[in-house]
Amino acid sequence: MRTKQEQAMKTFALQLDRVSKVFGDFRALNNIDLRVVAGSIHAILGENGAGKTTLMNILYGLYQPDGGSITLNGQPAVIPSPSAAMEMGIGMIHQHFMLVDTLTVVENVVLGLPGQGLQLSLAEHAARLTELSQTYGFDIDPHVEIWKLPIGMRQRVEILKVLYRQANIIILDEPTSVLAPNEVASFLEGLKRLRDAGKTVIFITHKLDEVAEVADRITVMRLGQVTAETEVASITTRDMARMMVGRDVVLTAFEKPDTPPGPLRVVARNLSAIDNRGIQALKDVSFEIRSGEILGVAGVDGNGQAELAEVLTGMRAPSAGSLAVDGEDITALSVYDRRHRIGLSYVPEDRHHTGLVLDFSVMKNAMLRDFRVAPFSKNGVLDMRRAREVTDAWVKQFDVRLRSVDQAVRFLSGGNQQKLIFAREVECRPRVMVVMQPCKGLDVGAIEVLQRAILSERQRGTAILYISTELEHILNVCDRVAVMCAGRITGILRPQDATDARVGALMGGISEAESA
Ligand SMILES: Nc1ncnc2c1ncn2[C@@H]1O[C@H](COP(=O)(O)OP(=O)(O)OP(=O)(O)O)[C@@H](O)[C@H]1O
Repeated sequence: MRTKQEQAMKTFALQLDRVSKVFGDFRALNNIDLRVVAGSIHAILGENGAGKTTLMNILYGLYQPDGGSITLNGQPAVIPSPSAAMEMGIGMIHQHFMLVDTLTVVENVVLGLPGQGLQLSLAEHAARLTELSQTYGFDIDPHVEIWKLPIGMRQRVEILKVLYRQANIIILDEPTSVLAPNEVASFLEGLKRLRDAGKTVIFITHKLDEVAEVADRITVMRLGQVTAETEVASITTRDMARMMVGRDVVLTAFEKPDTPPGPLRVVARNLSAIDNRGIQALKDVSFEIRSGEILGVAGVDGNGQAELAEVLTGMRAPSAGSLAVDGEDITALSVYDRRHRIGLSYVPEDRHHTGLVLDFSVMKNAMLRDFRVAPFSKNGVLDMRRAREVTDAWVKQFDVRLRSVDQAVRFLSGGNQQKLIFAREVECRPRVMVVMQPCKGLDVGAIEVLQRAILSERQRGTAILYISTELEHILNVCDRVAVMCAGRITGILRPQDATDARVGALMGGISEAESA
Protein backbone atom coordinates (compact mmCIF):
# COMPACT_ATOMS: atom_id res chain seq x y z
CA MET A 1 0.00 0.00 0.00
CA ARG A 2 1.47 3.36 -1.07
CA THR A 3 1.46 6.36 1.24
CA LYS A 4 -0.49 9.48 0.19
CA GLN A 5 2.78 11.27 -0.48
CA GLU A 6 3.95 8.49 -2.82
CA GLN A 7 0.63 8.62 -4.67
CA ALA A 8 0.98 12.37 -5.18
CA MET A 9 4.58 12.06 -6.38
CA LYS A 10 3.51 9.46 -8.90
CA THR A 11 1.68 12.11 -10.91
CA PHE A 12 4.90 14.08 -11.34
CA ALA A 13 7.11 12.92 -14.16
CA LEU A 14 9.82 14.97 -12.56
CA GLN A 15 10.40 16.56 -9.20
CA LEU A 16 13.42 18.61 -8.15
CA ASP A 17 14.02 19.53 -4.53
CA ARG A 18 16.53 22.19 -3.52
CA VAL A 19 18.82 21.53 -6.49
CA SER A 20 21.92 23.73 -6.56
CA LYS A 21 24.86 24.15 -8.90
CA VAL A 22 28.07 26.05 -8.26
CA PHE A 23 30.73 27.02 -10.82
CA GLY A 24 33.84 28.02 -8.87
CA ASP A 25 32.55 30.63 -6.45
CA PHE A 26 29.47 31.38 -8.56
CA ARG A 27 26.13 29.87 -7.55
CA ALA A 28 24.32 29.36 -10.88
CA LEU A 29 21.39 27.49 -9.27
CA ASN A 30 20.22 28.10 -5.76
CA ASN A 31 17.83 25.60 -4.17
CA ILE A 32 15.62 25.00 -7.18
CA ASP A 33 12.26 23.32 -6.57
CA LEU A 34 10.40 22.14 -9.66
CA ARG A 35 7.37 19.89 -10.19
CA VAL A 36 6.50 18.74 -13.69
CA VAL A 37 3.20 16.94 -14.13
CA ALA A 38 3.34 13.82 -16.31
CA GLY A 39 1.79 14.30 -19.76
CA SER A 40 2.00 18.10 -19.62
CA ILE A 41 3.89 20.87 -21.36
CA HIS A 42 5.88 22.83 -18.80
CA ALA A 43 7.64 26.03 -19.84
CA ILE A 44 10.73 27.39 -18.11
CA LEU A 45 11.06 31.15 -18.44
CA GLY A 46 13.79 33.47 -17.29
CA GLU A 47 16.19 36.23 -18.22
CA ASN A 48 19.39 35.48 -20.10
CA GLY A 49 21.72 33.85 -17.59
CA ALA A 50 18.94 32.94 -15.13
CA GLY A 51 20.13 29.32 -15.08
CA LYS A 52 17.59 27.59 -17.34
CA THR A 53 20.14 25.75 -19.50
CA THR A 54 22.22 24.80 -16.47
CA LEU A 55 19.15 23.27 -14.86
CA MET A 56 18.29 21.34 -18.00
CA ASN A 57 21.90 20.16 -18.32
CA ILE A 58 21.57 18.67 -14.85
CA LEU A 59 18.42 16.84 -15.90
CA TYR A 60 20.21 15.50 -18.95
CA GLY A 61 23.20 14.30 -16.94
CA LEU A 62 25.64 16.80 -18.44
CA TYR A 63 26.23 18.45 -15.07
CA GLN A 64 26.00 16.96 -11.60
CA PRO A 65 24.13 19.01 -9.00
CA ASP A 66 26.06 20.22 -5.96
CA GLY A 67 23.03 19.76 -3.76
CA GLY A 68 19.40 18.67 -3.75
CA SER A 69 17.57 15.68 -5.17
CA ILE A 70 15.84 14.54 -8.35
CA THR A 71 12.79 12.29 -8.40
CA LEU A 72 11.83 10.68 -11.69
CA ASN A 73 8.40 9.07 -12.01
CA GLY A 74 8.24 8.82 -8.22
CA GLN A 75 11.66 7.22 -7.84
CA PRO A 76 14.82 8.94 -6.55
CA ALA A 77 17.21 9.36 -9.49
CA VAL A 78 20.85 10.11 -10.09
CA ILE A 79 21.60 11.02 -13.69
CA PRO A 80 25.34 10.52 -14.23
CA SER A 81 25.49 11.05 -18.01
CA PRO A 82 23.42 11.86 -21.11
CA SER A 83 23.34 8.18 -22.07
CA ALA A 84 21.97 7.35 -18.62
CA ALA A 85 19.39 10.13 -19.08
CA MET A 86 18.34 8.60 -22.41
CA GLU A 87 18.01 5.19 -20.79
CA MET A 88 15.78 6.79 -18.15
CA GLY A 89 13.63 8.18 -20.96
CA ILE A 90 14.92 11.78 -20.92
CA GLY A 91 15.79 13.37 -24.26
CA MET A 92 17.21 16.84 -24.79
CA ILE A 93 17.38 19.13 -27.79
CA HIS A 94 20.06 21.77 -27.38
CA GLN A 95 20.19 25.36 -28.58
CA HIS A 96 23.25 24.46 -30.64
CA PHE A 97 23.04 21.46 -32.86
CA MET A 98 24.96 18.29 -32.15
CA LEU A 99 24.92 16.81 -35.65
CA VAL A 100 27.72 15.51 -37.85
CA ASP A 101 27.53 17.71 -40.94
CA THR A 102 29.02 15.21 -43.38
CA LEU A 103 26.60 12.40 -42.45
CA THR A 104 23.04 12.01 -43.71
CA VAL A 105 19.96 12.59 -41.58
CA VAL A 106 19.38 8.88 -40.95
CA GLU A 107 23.07 8.27 -40.19
CA ASN A 108 22.93 11.05 -37.61
CA VAL A 109 19.80 9.62 -36.04
CA VAL A 110 21.22 6.11 -35.87
CA LEU A 111 24.58 7.31 -34.55
CA GLY A 112 24.95 6.15 -30.97
CA LEU A 113 21.69 4.18 -30.93
CA PRO A 114 21.95 1.54 -28.24
CA GLY A 115 21.71 -2.25 -28.72
CA GLN A 116 18.72 -3.36 -30.72
CA GLY A 117 18.80 -0.25 -32.91
CA LEU A 118 21.76 -1.72 -34.71
CA GLN A 119 19.83 -4.81 -35.78
CA LEU A 120 17.91 -2.84 -38.41
CA SER A 121 19.42 -1.87 -41.76
CA LEU A 122 19.92 1.76 -42.60
CA ALA A 123 17.10 1.51 -45.15
CA GLU A 124 14.74 0.23 -42.45
CA HIS A 125 15.74 3.06 -40.14
CA ALA A 126 15.19 5.52 -42.99
CA ALA A 127 11.67 4.18 -43.60
CA ARG A 128 10.81 4.48 -39.88
CA LEU A 129 12.25 7.95 -39.78
CA THR A 130 10.18 9.06 -42.75
CA GLU A 131 7.07 7.80 -40.99
CA LEU A 132 7.99 9.57 -37.76
CA SER A 133 8.80 12.73 -39.66
CA GLN A 134 5.36 12.67 -41.28
CA THR A 135 3.62 12.03 -37.95
CA TYR A 136 4.97 15.27 -36.55
CA GLY A 137 4.56 17.27 -39.77
CA PHE A 138 8.30 17.52 -40.54
CA ASP A 139 9.39 17.24 -44.13
CA ILE A 140 12.78 15.60 -43.94
CA ASP A 141 14.53 13.47 -46.53
CA PRO A 142 16.46 10.91 -44.43
CA HIS A 143 19.14 10.56 -47.10
CA VAL A 144 20.24 14.17 -47.39
CA GLU A 145 23.52 15.22 -45.78
CA ILE A 146 23.22 17.60 -42.84
CA TRP A 147 25.49 20.29 -44.31
CA LYS A 148 23.08 20.71 -47.19
CA LEU A 149 20.17 21.56 -44.90
CA PRO A 150 19.25 25.07 -43.75
CA ILE A 151 19.35 25.69 -40.02
CA GLY A 152 15.61 25.25 -39.54
CA MET A 153 15.73 21.78 -41.05
CA ARG A 154 18.75 20.79 -38.95
CA GLN A 155 16.75 21.67 -35.89
CA ARG A 156 14.04 19.31 -37.03
CA VAL A 157 16.60 16.53 -37.35
CA GLU A 158 17.61 17.13 -33.73
CA ILE A 159 13.99 16.82 -32.67
CA LEU A 160 13.53 13.66 -34.71
CA LYS A 161 16.63 12.17 -33.14
CA VAL A 162 15.11 12.42 -29.67
CA LEU A 163 11.70 11.26 -30.82
CA TYR A 164 13.32 8.27 -32.49
CA ARG A 165 14.77 7.23 -29.14
CA GLN A 166 11.26 7.33 -27.67
CA ALA A 167 12.06 9.68 -24.85
CA ASN A 168 9.19 10.15 -22.38
CA ILE A 169 10.46 13.41 -20.98
CA ILE A 170 11.54 15.71 -23.77
CA ILE A 171 13.55 18.81 -22.90
CA LEU A 172 13.65 21.49 -25.57
CA ASP A 173 16.03 24.41 -25.16
CA GLU A 174 14.62 27.23 -27.31
CA PRO A 175 13.60 24.86 -30.07
CA THR A 176 11.70 27.37 -32.17
CA SER A 177 14.31 30.11 -32.20
CA VAL A 178 15.33 29.27 -35.78
CA LEU A 179 11.97 28.25 -37.21
CA ALA A 180 9.87 30.40 -39.53
CA PRO A 181 6.40 31.36 -38.27
CA ASN A 182 4.62 28.74 -40.37
CA GLU A 183 7.09 26.08 -39.18
CA VAL A 184 6.56 27.17 -35.56
CA ALA A 185 2.82 26.61 -35.82
CA SER A 186 3.23 23.04 -37.04
CA PHE A 187 6.00 22.43 -34.53
CA LEU A 188 3.76 23.58 -31.67
CA GLU A 189 1.04 21.30 -33.00
CA GLY A 190 3.63 18.53 -32.85
CA LEU A 191 4.28 19.34 -29.18
CA LYS A 192 0.57 19.09 -28.44
CA ARG A 193 0.53 15.72 -30.19
CA LEU A 194 3.41 14.60 -27.96
CA ARG A 195 1.49 15.68 -24.88
CA ASP A 196 -1.64 13.94 -26.15
CA ALA A 197 0.45 10.80 -26.56
CA GLY A 198 1.30 11.06 -22.84
CA LYS A 199 4.82 12.46 -23.16
CA THR A 200 6.08 15.15 -20.82
CA VAL A 201 7.57 18.20 -22.48
CA ILE A 202 9.83 20.70 -20.73
CA PHE A 203 10.21 23.71 -22.88
CA ILE A 204 12.66 26.62 -22.49
CA THR A 205 11.68 29.61 -24.57
CA HIS A 206 11.82 33.38 -24.63
CA LYS A 207 8.75 33.49 -26.89
CA LEU A 208 5.87 34.24 -24.62
CA ASP A 209 3.20 33.75 -27.28
CA GLU A 210 4.35 30.16 -27.70
CA VAL A 211 4.09 29.64 -23.97
CA ALA A 212 0.59 31.06 -23.94
CA GLU A 213 -0.36 28.80 -26.82
CA VAL A 214 0.96 25.42 -25.73
CA ALA A 215 2.18 25.33 -22.16
CA ASP A 216 0.11 24.11 -19.23
CA ARG A 217 2.31 25.52 -16.46
CA ILE A 218 5.32 27.79 -16.22
CA THR A 219 8.22 28.10 -13.84
CA VAL A 220 9.98 31.46 -13.83
CA MET A 221 13.65 31.72 -12.88
CA ARG A 222 15.72 34.76 -11.94
CA LEU A 223 19.36 34.80 -10.89
CA GLY A 224 19.47 31.06 -10.28
CA GLN A 225 16.28 30.87 -8.26
CA VAL A 226 12.67 29.98 -8.92
CA THR A 227 10.62 33.14 -8.50
CA ALA A 228 7.20 31.91 -9.63
CA GLU A 229 5.32 28.84 -10.70
CA THR A 230 1.81 29.10 -12.10
CA GLU A 231 -0.84 27.85 -14.50
CA VAL A 232 -0.49 29.48 -17.90
CA ALA A 233 -4.23 29.93 -18.30
CA SER A 234 -4.33 32.40 -15.41
CA ILE A 235 -1.83 34.97 -16.77
CA THR A 236 -1.08 37.11 -19.84
CA THR A 237 2.17 37.39 -21.83
CA ARG A 238 2.63 40.85 -20.29
CA ASP A 239 2.47 39.26 -16.82
CA MET A 240 5.03 36.68 -17.92
CA ALA A 241 7.41 39.41 -19.15
CA ARG A 242 7.11 41.26 -15.87
CA MET A 243 7.68 38.08 -13.86
CA MET A 244 10.84 37.40 -15.86
CA VAL A 245 12.60 40.72 -15.84
CA GLY A 246 10.94 42.46 -12.91
CA ARG A 247 9.68 45.46 -14.88
CA ASP A 248 7.21 46.30 -17.65
CA VAL A 249 8.60 45.60 -21.12
CA VAL A 250 7.70 47.16 -24.50
CA LEU A 251 6.52 44.17 -26.55
CA THR A 252 5.20 46.13 -29.54
CA ALA A 253 6.53 48.55 -32.19
CA PHE A 254 8.73 51.41 -30.96
CA GLU A 255 8.02 55.08 -31.63
CA LYS A 256 10.55 55.91 -34.32
CA PRO A 257 11.86 59.49 -34.46
CA ASP A 258 10.53 60.97 -37.68
CA THR A 259 13.89 61.94 -39.18
CA PRO A 260 14.13 62.62 -42.91
CA PRO A 261 16.09 59.95 -44.80
CA GLY A 262 19.76 60.75 -45.40
CA PRO A 263 21.75 60.32 -48.63
CA LEU A 264 21.99 56.93 -50.35
CA ARG A 265 24.56 54.83 -48.56
CA VAL A 266 24.27 51.20 -49.70
CA VAL A 267 23.43 50.38 -53.30
CA ALA A 268 23.17 46.69 -54.20
CA ARG A 269 22.61 45.99 -57.88
CA ASN A 270 21.63 42.62 -59.33
CA LEU A 271 23.59 40.59 -56.81
CA SER A 272 23.72 36.85 -57.39
CA ALA A 273 25.66 34.21 -55.47
CA ILE A 274 26.26 30.48 -55.39
CA ASP A 275 25.91 28.65 -52.05
CA ASN A 276 28.11 25.91 -50.55
CA ARG A 277 26.18 23.25 -52.44
CA GLY A 278 26.89 24.90 -55.78
CA ILE A 279 23.29 26.07 -56.08
CA GLN A 280 22.38 29.63 -56.97
CA ALA A 281 21.22 30.97 -53.60
CA LEU A 282 20.98 34.67 -54.42
CA LYS A 283 19.31 35.79 -57.65
CA ASP A 284 19.46 39.27 -59.02
CA VAL A 285 18.99 41.05 -55.71
CA SER A 286 18.83 44.84 -55.80
CA PHE A 287 18.08 47.33 -53.04
CA GLU A 288 19.20 50.62 -51.59
CA ILE A 289 19.59 51.74 -48.01
CA ARG A 290 19.89 55.38 -47.05
CA SER A 291 21.91 56.75 -44.20
CA GLY A 292 19.69 56.58 -41.09
CA GLU A 293 17.45 53.92 -42.56
CA ILE A 294 16.71 50.36 -41.49
CA LEU A 295 15.83 47.91 -44.24
CA GLY A 296 14.38 44.71 -42.85
CA VAL A 297 14.75 41.41 -44.69
CA ALA A 298 12.00 38.93 -43.88
CA GLY A 299 11.60 35.42 -45.17
CA VAL A 300 11.58 31.78 -44.26
CA ASP A 301 15.03 30.65 -43.12
CA GLY A 302 17.22 29.34 -45.95
CA ASN A 303 15.92 31.57 -48.75
CA GLY A 304 19.21 33.32 -49.47
CA GLN A 305 19.38 35.58 -46.41
CA ALA A 306 22.63 34.03 -45.13
CA GLU A 307 24.27 34.35 -48.57
CA LEU A 308 23.08 37.95 -48.82
CA ALA A 309 24.72 38.77 -45.49
CA GLU A 310 27.91 37.02 -46.59
CA VAL A 311 28.04 38.89 -49.90
CA LEU A 312 27.54 42.23 -48.13
CA THR A 313 30.24 41.52 -45.56
CA GLY A 314 32.69 40.16 -48.15
CA MET A 315 32.69 36.60 -46.87
CA ARG A 316 31.22 35.29 -50.12
CA ALA A 317 32.06 36.64 -53.57
CA PRO A 318 29.00 37.39 -55.69
CA SER A 319 28.75 35.58 -59.03
CA ALA A 320 27.20 38.71 -60.56
CA GLY A 321 26.17 42.21 -59.58
CA SER A 322 27.74 45.05 -57.66
CA LEU A 323 27.76 46.65 -54.25
CA ALA A 324 28.57 50.25 -53.45
CA VAL A 325 28.80 52.23 -50.22
CA ASP A 326 28.70 56.02 -50.38
CA GLY A 327 29.35 55.84 -54.12
CA GLU A 328 32.43 53.60 -53.85
CA ASP A 329 32.24 50.22 -55.55
CA ILE A 330 33.20 47.69 -52.85
CA THR A 331 32.23 44.50 -54.72
CA ALA A 332 35.80 43.19 -54.68
CA LEU A 333 36.89 44.68 -51.37
CA SER A 334 38.21 42.30 -48.67
CA VAL A 335 36.37 41.57 -45.43
CA TYR A 336 39.07 43.48 -43.55
CA ASP A 337 38.79 46.60 -45.69
CA ARG A 338 35.02 46.56 -45.52
CA ARG A 339 35.15 46.42 -41.75
CA HIS A 340 37.92 48.90 -41.17
CA ARG A 341 37.96 51.28 -44.10
CA ILE A 342 34.27 51.32 -45.03
CA GLY A 343 33.02 50.92 -41.44
CA LEU A 344 30.81 47.91 -42.01
CA SER A 345 29.90 45.88 -38.95
CA TYR A 346 28.25 42.50 -38.76
CA VAL A 347 26.22 40.64 -36.17
CA PRO A 348 26.22 37.10 -37.56
CA GLU A 349 23.51 34.54 -37.06
CA ASP A 350 25.92 31.87 -35.89
CA ARG A 351 27.57 33.40 -32.85
CA HIS A 352 29.75 30.37 -32.12
CA HIS A 353 31.40 29.97 -35.51
CA THR A 354 31.49 33.51 -36.81
CA GLY A 355 30.87 35.83 -33.91
CA LEU A 356 33.13 34.71 -31.07
CA VAL A 357 36.26 32.78 -30.17
CA LEU A 358 34.72 30.68 -27.43
CA ASP A 359 37.91 30.00 -25.49
CA PHE A 360 38.98 33.65 -25.49
CA SER A 361 37.95 35.79 -22.55
CA VAL A 362 35.05 38.22 -22.75
CA MET A 363 37.56 41.09 -22.96
CA LYS A 364 39.54 39.52 -25.83
CA ASN A 365 36.31 38.90 -27.72
CA ALA A 366 35.36 42.52 -27.19
CA MET A 367 38.72 43.49 -28.70
CA LEU A 368 38.38 41.19 -31.71
CA ARG A 369 37.02 43.74 -34.14
CA ASP A 370 40.38 45.46 -34.27
CA PHE A 371 42.73 45.36 -31.31
CA ARG A 372 45.36 47.36 -33.25
CA VAL A 373 43.49 50.64 -32.99
CA ALA A 374 42.01 52.83 -30.28
CA PRO A 375 40.57 52.24 -27.77
CA PHE A 376 42.42 48.92 -27.48
CA SER A 377 45.87 50.08 -28.65
CA LYS A 378 47.87 53.26 -28.38
CA ASN A 379 50.78 53.92 -30.73
CA GLY A 380 50.80 50.26 -31.75
CA VAL A 381 50.93 48.99 -28.16
CA LEU A 382 48.00 47.13 -26.57
CA ASP A 383 46.39 49.17 -23.81
CA MET A 384 44.92 46.47 -21.59
CA ARG A 385 43.82 48.86 -18.89
CA ARG A 386 41.75 50.82 -21.39
CA ALA A 387 40.50 47.57 -22.98
CA ARG A 388 39.21 46.48 -19.59
CA GLU A 389 37.48 49.81 -19.01
CA VAL A 390 35.82 49.70 -22.42
CA THR A 391 34.69 46.10 -22.01
CA ASP A 392 33.33 46.86 -18.54
CA ALA A 393 31.37 49.78 -19.98
CA TRP A 394 29.86 47.65 -22.76
CA VAL A 395 28.97 44.91 -20.31
CA LYS A 396 27.17 47.45 -18.18
CA GLN A 397 25.41 49.20 -21.06
CA PHE A 398 24.12 45.98 -22.63
CA ASP A 399 23.56 44.20 -19.32
CA VAL A 400 25.82 41.26 -20.20
CA ARG A 401 25.51 38.97 -17.17
CA LEU A 402 28.89 37.54 -16.25
CA ARG A 403 31.26 37.02 -13.37
CA SER A 404 34.30 38.70 -14.86
CA VAL A 405 35.50 40.02 -18.22
CA ASP A 406 38.38 37.54 -17.89
CA GLN A 407 35.92 34.64 -17.98
CA ALA A 408 36.01 32.48 -21.16
CA VAL A 409 33.10 33.51 -23.34
CA ARG A 410 32.15 29.83 -23.71
CA PHE A 411 30.74 29.93 -20.18
CA LEU A 412 28.43 32.87 -20.75
CA SER A 413 24.80 31.97 -21.36
CA GLY A 414 23.74 32.08 -25.03
CA GLY A 415 21.82 35.32 -24.71
CA ASN A 416 24.71 37.03 -22.97
CA GLN A 417 27.12 35.93 -25.71
CA GLN A 418 24.77 37.53 -28.21
CA LYS A 419 24.65 40.79 -26.23
CA LEU A 420 28.46 40.90 -26.22
CA ILE A 421 28.71 40.50 -30.02
CA PHE A 422 26.10 43.17 -30.50
CA ALA A 423 27.93 45.58 -28.18
CA ARG A 424 31.20 45.05 -30.07
CA GLU A 425 29.62 45.57 -33.48
CA VAL A 426 27.54 48.60 -32.57
CA GLU A 427 30.03 50.41 -30.35
CA CYS A 428 32.56 50.82 -33.18
CA ARG A 429 30.12 53.40 -34.61
CA PRO A 430 29.72 51.77 -38.03
CA ARG A 431 28.52 53.44 -41.23
CA VAL A 432 26.78 50.25 -42.36
CA MET A 433 25.47 47.49 -40.12
CA VAL A 434 24.35 44.04 -41.19
CA VAL A 435 22.51 42.28 -38.38
CA MET A 436 21.22 38.77 -38.77
CA GLN A 437 18.78 37.30 -36.25
CA PRO A 438 20.11 39.72 -33.61
CA CYS A 439 17.42 38.84 -31.06
CA LYS A 440 17.88 35.09 -31.29
CA GLY A 441 17.99 33.68 -27.78
CA LEU A 442 17.45 37.03 -26.07
CA ASP A 443 14.95 37.53 -23.28
CA VAL A 444 12.20 40.11 -23.76
CA GLY A 445 14.04 42.74 -21.71
CA ALA A 446 17.25 42.28 -23.71
CA ILE A 447 15.34 42.48 -27.01
CA GLU A 448 14.00 45.84 -25.96
CA VAL A 449 17.51 47.11 -25.08
CA LEU A 450 18.96 45.83 -28.34
CA GLN A 451 16.22 47.22 -30.55
CA ARG A 452 16.52 50.61 -28.89
CA ALA A 453 20.28 50.50 -29.61
CA ILE A 454 19.55 49.73 -33.28
CA LEU A 455 17.17 52.67 -33.42
CA SER A 456 19.77 55.01 -31.94
CA GLU A 457 22.23 53.83 -34.61
CA ARG A 458 19.59 54.72 -37.20
CA GLN A 459 19.32 58.11 -35.56
CA ARG A 460 23.10 58.51 -35.83
CA GLY A 461 22.87 57.94 -39.58
CA THR A 462 23.95 54.31 -39.93
CA ALA A 463 22.47 52.34 -42.84
CA ILE A 464 21.20 49.07 -41.36
CA LEU A 465 20.20 45.80 -42.96
CA TYR A 466 18.16 43.84 -40.42
CA ILE A 467 17.70 40.21 -41.45
CA SER A 468 15.34 38.11 -39.36
CA THR A 469 12.80 35.34 -39.56
CA GLU A 470 10.83 37.18 -36.84
CA LEU A 471 8.53 39.46 -38.78
CA GLU A 472 7.30 41.07 -35.58
CA HIS A 473 10.83 42.14 -34.60
CA ILE A 474 11.43 43.54 -38.07
CA LEU A 475 8.20 45.53 -38.02
CA ASN A 476 9.08 46.93 -34.58
CA VAL A 477 12.07 48.86 -35.92
CA CYS A 478 12.37 48.85 -39.73
CA ASP A 479 11.57 51.65 -42.19
CA ARG A 480 10.98 49.25 -45.07
CA VAL A 481 10.70 45.48 -45.28
CA ALA A 482 12.15 43.41 -48.14
CA VAL A 483 10.78 39.88 -48.37
CA MET A 484 12.97 37.10 -49.75
CA CYS A 485 11.93 33.85 -51.34
CA ALA A 486 14.15 31.37 -53.20
CA GLY A 487 17.06 33.81 -53.35
CA ARG A 488 15.07 36.75 -54.73
CA ILE A 489 13.56 39.83 -53.20
CA THR A 490 9.91 39.35 -54.04
CA GLY A 491 8.76 42.72 -52.73
CA ILE A 492 9.68 45.70 -50.56
CA LEU A 493 6.93 47.07 -48.34
CA ARG A 494 6.43 49.86 -45.85
CA PRO A 495 5.74 48.41 -42.36
CA GLN A 496 2.17 49.70 -42.40
CA ASP A 497 1.55 47.75 -45.62
CA ALA A 498 3.22 44.57 -44.35
CA THR A 499 0.08 42.66 -43.49
CA ASP A 500 0.38 38.94 -42.79
CA ALA A 501 -1.41 38.22 -46.07
CA ARG A 502 0.92 40.35 -48.20
CA VAL A 503 4.11 39.22 -46.48
CA GLY A 504 2.90 35.62 -46.59
CA ALA A 505 2.29 35.86 -50.34
CA LEU A 506 5.74 37.37 -50.89
CA MET A 507 7.36 34.69 -48.72
CA GLY A 508 5.61 32.16 -50.90
CA GLY A 509 7.26 33.66 -53.97
CA ILE A 510 4.42 35.78 -55.34
CA SER A 511 6.23 38.97 -56.39
CA GLU A 512 4.72 42.40 -56.46
CA ALA A 513 6.03 45.76 -57.55
CA GLU A 514 7.92 47.64 -54.90
CA SER A 515 5.39 49.75 -53.05
CA ALA A 516 7.77 51.84 -51.01
N1 LIG B 1 30.30 25.66 -17.27
C1 LIG B 1 30.13 26.85 -16.73
N2 LIG B 1 31.12 27.48 -16.06
C2 LIG B 1 30.95 28.67 -15.49
N3 LIG B 1 29.78 29.38 -15.50
C3 LIG B 1 28.76 28.82 -16.15
C4 LIG B 1 28.86 27.55 -16.81
N4 LIG B 1 27.66 27.26 -17.39
C5 LIG B 1 26.84 28.30 -17.11
N5 LIG B 1 27.50 29.22 -16.36
C6 LIG B 1 26.93 30.47 -15.83
O1 LIG B 1 25.71 30.15 -15.18
C7 LIG B 1 24.72 31.16 -15.42
C8 LIG B 1 23.47 30.55 -15.99
O2 LIG B 1 23.71 30.21 -17.36
P1 LIG B 1 22.62 29.45 -18.24
O3 LIG B 1 23.26 29.13 -19.56
O4 LIG B 1 22.04 28.34 -17.48
O5 LIG B 1 21.53 30.61 -18.42
P2 LIG B 1 20.17 30.61 -19.26
O6 LIG B 1 19.08 30.95 -18.30
O7 LIG B 1 20.03 29.35 -20.02
O8 LIG B 1 20.42 31.85 -20.24
P3 LIG B 1 20.04 32.11 -21.80
O9 LIG B 1 18.59 32.47 -21.81
O10 LIG B 1 20.89 33.27 -22.18
O11 LIG B 1 20.38 30.87 -22.57
C9 LIG B 1 25.38 32.19 -16.34
O12 LIG B 1 25.83 33.27 -15.54
C10 LIG B 1 26.56 31.45 -16.94
O13 LIG B 1 27.62 32.34 -17.24
